[in-house]
Amino acid sequence: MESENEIINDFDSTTQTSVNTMSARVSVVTLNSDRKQGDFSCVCVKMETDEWYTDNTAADLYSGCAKSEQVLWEERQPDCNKQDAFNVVHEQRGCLQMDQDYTKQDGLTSECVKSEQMEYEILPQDVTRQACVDSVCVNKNTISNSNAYTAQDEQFLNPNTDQSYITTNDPNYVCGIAKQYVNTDTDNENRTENDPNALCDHSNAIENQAQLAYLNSVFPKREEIELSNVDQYCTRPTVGGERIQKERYSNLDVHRHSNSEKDDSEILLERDKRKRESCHATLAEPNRFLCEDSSSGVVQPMSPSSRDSEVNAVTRTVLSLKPAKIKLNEKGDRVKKVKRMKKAKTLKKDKTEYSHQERNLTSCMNLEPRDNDHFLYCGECNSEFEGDCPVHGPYNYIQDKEVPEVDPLKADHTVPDCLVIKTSKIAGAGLGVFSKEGLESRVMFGPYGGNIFAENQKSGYCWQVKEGKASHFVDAQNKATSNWMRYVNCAMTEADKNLVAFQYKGGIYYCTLKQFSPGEELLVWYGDEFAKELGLIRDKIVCSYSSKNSGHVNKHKRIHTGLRQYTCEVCGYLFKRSDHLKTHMSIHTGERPYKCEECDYDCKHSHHLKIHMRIHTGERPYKCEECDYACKQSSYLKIHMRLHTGERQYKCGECGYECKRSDDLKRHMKIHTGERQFKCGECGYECKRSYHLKAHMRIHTEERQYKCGECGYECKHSHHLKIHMRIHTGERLYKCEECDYACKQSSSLKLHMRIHTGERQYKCGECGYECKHSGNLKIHMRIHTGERPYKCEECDYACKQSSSLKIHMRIHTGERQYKCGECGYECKRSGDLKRHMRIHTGESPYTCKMCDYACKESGSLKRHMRIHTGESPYTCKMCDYACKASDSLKKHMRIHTGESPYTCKMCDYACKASGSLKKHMRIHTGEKLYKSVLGV
Ligand SMILES: C[S@@+](CC[C@H](N)C(=O)[O-])C[C@H]1O[C@@H](n2cnc3c(N)ncnc32)[C@H](O)[C@@H]1O
Repeated sequence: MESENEIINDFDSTTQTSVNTMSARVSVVTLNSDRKQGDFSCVCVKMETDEWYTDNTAADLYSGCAKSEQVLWEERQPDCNKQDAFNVVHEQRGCLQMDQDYTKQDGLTSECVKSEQMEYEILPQDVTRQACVDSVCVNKNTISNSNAYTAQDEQFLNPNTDQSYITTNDPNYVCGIAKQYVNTDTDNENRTENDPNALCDHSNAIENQAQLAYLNSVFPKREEIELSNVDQYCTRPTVGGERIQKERYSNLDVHRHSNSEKDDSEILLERDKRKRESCHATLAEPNRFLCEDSSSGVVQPMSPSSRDSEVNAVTRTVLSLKPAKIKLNEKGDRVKKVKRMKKAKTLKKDKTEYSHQERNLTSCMNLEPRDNDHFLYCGECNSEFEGDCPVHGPYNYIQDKEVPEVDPLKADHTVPDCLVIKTSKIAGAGLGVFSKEGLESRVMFGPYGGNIFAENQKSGYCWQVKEGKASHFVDAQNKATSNWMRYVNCAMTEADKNLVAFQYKGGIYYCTLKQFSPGEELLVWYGDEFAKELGLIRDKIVCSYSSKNSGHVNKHKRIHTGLRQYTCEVCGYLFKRSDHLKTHMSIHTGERPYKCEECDYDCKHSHHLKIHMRIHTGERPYKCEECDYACKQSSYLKIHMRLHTGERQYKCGECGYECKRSDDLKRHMKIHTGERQFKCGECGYECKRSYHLKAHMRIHTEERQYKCGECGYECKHSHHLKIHMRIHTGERLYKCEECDYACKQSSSLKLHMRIHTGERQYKCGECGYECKHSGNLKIHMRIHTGERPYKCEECDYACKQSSSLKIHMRIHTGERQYKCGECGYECKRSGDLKRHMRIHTGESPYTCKMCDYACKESGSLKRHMRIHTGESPYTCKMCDYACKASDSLKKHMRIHTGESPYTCKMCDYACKASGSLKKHMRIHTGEKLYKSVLGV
């Protein structure tokens, strides 16, 4: 529970700090004669804090303050047109009208806060009121005339940097004077609220008359505003002894009086916006920027009428103010310092907003000082003219697109039809502005829209506007209060800019310096300082590069500047060097300008040719220090070194796969993505690797580029040649761990392994046939289809397998390539020779498990096994005969055909069986095989 002594409220620190830093010095400006200052309720509130406000919050506070002038006018002339009234005030008083929401001021206490207690009473009030209460209106003249500042204030009175606008907290009366400084006082504890001298003490403080003189010289006097007694109304001194910086105006409604020199120097700035249409819709001549006599003040980004209509407009969001956590003792005195505020809450940012915070910018966009802000600058002549450029004539002015009064994306929506906002071609620059269909030279845009601040907002969207020695800042960070010009990026060098920025009558304008082609990005120069921060200009680098050729030096310089001025028109890629762009273009044109004179090789990059040439020269300049490895490219050596280090630096995030080469990982990732990016234009073939497609394309070309130097073997794929070469080298890399089998191809070993596993993965759907090789199943299927694709060109022979045809062909060639080294036996098949060799070795590898039978051929064992099974698979279709061997059936069939293929060469004898002929031959030879036991 809160005690009486503790007022601890949750406080929005953003606003809290603002509130706290708003000095409690209040003054009232007499705006009509029937009121005296004494009647006005001036409020001076002090809230202690140990933290200074942030720039924004100060601005917000101000924006929340001081509608009073308008309110007052309405009070006095309830029927009158508010805007007119406001204008009159402005014109007459030359006051600065701050942005304000008077609806929020309703009910604001008009009483001065005269005690700490009262101060605390105010705290919980409507937060908007709070803001108003805390705002201050101080007349500069008052300061100068009344010595209203203490000595310690001097340091805060630098008009170049610390201008502030102060608005009255009085709900009824407001008069802010431009370019004012407010001091806050740390020593407020000694003052009593009711002590009218308190402020006077405080006011006595400006001792540095030189400073004041300077102030006076910078800021015009406003004699008509009588504020000499202002201090007496300010019952509370200010806080903190710190300066207050406030947003002065929120748009570029810069209106100048030209009838006197004095007026000319005045800038009436309006902070406005509730009824604002669009400042860009208010130009007198929308499509043509008029450049007339400066004295007539023609360039008015906002016409008086529109300005009038804006008087009551509020476009800013007033941040809510909550009371600070303040501890009091029984007497109500503060006993503790307010805790440090939490970090300021900021409005939620548009996620698409380009983040400049990361850059930690400290500079802003900045122009060289101009001679005369009323003169119009011509980018072509680099001179200012009082009117149109006498050489190049008038500018063509293109105004912003009209947008609704309240539009959170006003900046995006104001872009004229001839332009478009999209991603910049400058890497990392975020969005940019591009011409849609081209633009003429001397087209003028502007003014740069945004909120106006006394200080650089360091937002990356801030232009500095200079007025003599003083300046203010137009910040376009907020899209709701800026225009499209916020998206225009900085050129890479000043020479590359195609827009010139210049200041005219307090506004920043951009003007095209050349004709734009469609799709060209608008680029302005932000000034050297900011460009340096963006890394576009670098401090001098000590570099020893030298060359007599200035072109080479210029090329080299880009290494330091990072400048990429060569743009690929096809894809927008930027290059530092024209030759790099040229090389890059071959991607789009498909051109391969670098050709090998030794072979057909061509490529897109000269260095690829250089590497390629090492194939011909045999040069392997990159050598491993650990082993004998040498290679043609440094990258190979790098990869090779991983063999020694064991390093597998590339890891797959999906499955833990690790590899030594990025390419491998890239390839691997396609497993996960399923991507097959390489497609054959001839057939539908798709694959994951370019070289697979390349190899595939040879199907269509029939090209067999790989040739064996030993025999005439040709093939389409290098790895086939590699495998083939093992025939010549006898190399059998792949070895079975179960038996002695070794082979030349990994796939053969894979198949072999099925012998051990027994796996027969290929099955015939027609007959249940199973086999270990897909090729065998394919051949088998021809039994069912009757297909005999291999045909002999010499005779009618056709067969199911290419190997059968090969063997068959030996009938025609008479070739018997397999020869027995023991007996001269020759045959056409390796299998026959193998079988034959068993005669010499006596080997009978096929043994019967039922009896002792052993034989040399598997077929013999198969036949033998039928003795045990009783199986007679060969059956005669003419009679019931059945037998165990195909030969027997063949012989039997001759009974039915009458065929007698065995004929005697000595007589006409012919028979059906070779045995019969053999017997018959003995008649002619006289051979008697069987002798009588009697010896006859
Ligand atoms: C006025 S804004 C320009 C619009 C900005 N590109 C956007 O997307 O909102 C200026 C900011 O854009 C970026 N920028 C502009 N020109 C650039 C350049 N040439 N190189 C890198 N960044 C650049 C910087 O972050 C700079 O602070």
